[in-house]
Amino acid sequence: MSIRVGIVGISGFGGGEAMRLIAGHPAFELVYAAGEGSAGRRLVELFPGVPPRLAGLVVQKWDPEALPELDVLFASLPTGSSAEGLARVPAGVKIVDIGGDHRYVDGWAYGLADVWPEQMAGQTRVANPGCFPVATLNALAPLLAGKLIEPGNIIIDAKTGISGAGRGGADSRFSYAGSNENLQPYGLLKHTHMPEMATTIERLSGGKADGLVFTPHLVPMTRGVLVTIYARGQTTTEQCLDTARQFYADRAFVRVTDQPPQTKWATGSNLSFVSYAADPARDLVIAMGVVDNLGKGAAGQAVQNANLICGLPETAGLEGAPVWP
Ligand SMILES: NC(=O)C1=CN([C@@H]2O[C@H](COP(=O)(O)OP(=O)(O)OC[C@H]3O[C@@H](n4cnc5c(N)ncnc54)[C@H](OP(=O)(O)O)[C@@H]3O)[C@@H](O)[C@H]2O)C=CC1
Ligand SMILES: CC(=O)N[C@@H](CCC(=O)OP(=O)(O)O)C(=O)O
Repeated sequence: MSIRVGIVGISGFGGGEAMRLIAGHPAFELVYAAGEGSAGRRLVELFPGVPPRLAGLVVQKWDPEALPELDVLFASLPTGSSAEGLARVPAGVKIVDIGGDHRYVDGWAYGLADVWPEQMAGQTRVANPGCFPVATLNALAPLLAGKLIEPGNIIIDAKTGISGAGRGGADSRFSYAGSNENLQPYGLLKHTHMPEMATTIERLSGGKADGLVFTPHLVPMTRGVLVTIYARGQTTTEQCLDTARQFYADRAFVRVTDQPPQTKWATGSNLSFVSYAADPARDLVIAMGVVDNLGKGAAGQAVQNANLICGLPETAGLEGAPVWP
């Protein structure tokens, strides 16, 4: 069976990773690529290592009225740039939006695929979670659903590789000289990912996510997100690990580890690692989560969601092991 897919934003980091995954997918056939500045270029010019059967595909100027026959469209456009165009895509084309325009927007399912896979079946519009939210929420979901922690006053300390900022952008923070041998906090108090994290914490717990704190830091590495989360709860490390192992028992992509996870464990994969340390005497739970920001944080989860909405095994095209070292 061949499912015809397209990618708009293919020249970017998220779109390029989607291209890489689709190139190795057993059912998806890439028939359409689109963008803005890269329009007119062949894929081999953007990605010299692309498989020969895709090399000659020419990037089209993004125009939702000029789509070929498509089953699924992956959108990987700058947040703020996808809503208007995607609203004009014919209803018969399923969409997975990797950007941030449709998270918790009416008519769009929030694609936290490892937590609510059954809710993806039958959807035609899926909003992929952000990279920090998926690392965070996959770690917190078992504890919130199992009432092991309080939903209020959660503190998330996050680290991200530079590719999280995308390929574009002239900001010198993301240049080699600006990022190498350097650590930079940013987005304090008001990062755009806070609303989707708060909403999902409330969905999972049934309580209020008041007092949420989230501080990301840029780290001089290419890929990877690590979140270290502090919460209140009267539980033990073993209870947290057991609860998470049960919660994710049937899930293909979440690994519960008794060692603190490392970003390289996930590189190039759709895996999500979670671990915990808890001290009931201090009413303290530390939850940790790791993803590849371009894998589970973007294109990997987008392909997982596309598999789910197309009725394929959710692991199709995503079974490769991470890159190591
Ligand atoms: N990088 C990451 O780790 C993650 C990114 N995301 C989200 O995914 C989205 C894409 O991010 P990322 O790949 O990093 O960004 P990049 O800057 O690397 O790529 C942006 C892409 O958007 C295209 N584009 C920009 N403006 C237009 C336009 N007006 N019309 C058509 N295409 C356009 C560019 O095409 P062209 O070159 O042809 O102009 C390019 O392919 C963003 O919303 C981002 O927040 C989500 C999770 C993680
Ligand atoms: C390093 C860096 O800048 N990372 C981005 C995260 C990318 C992402 O997930 O963004 P969307 O919500 O727009 O999809 C950020 O902090 O905004």
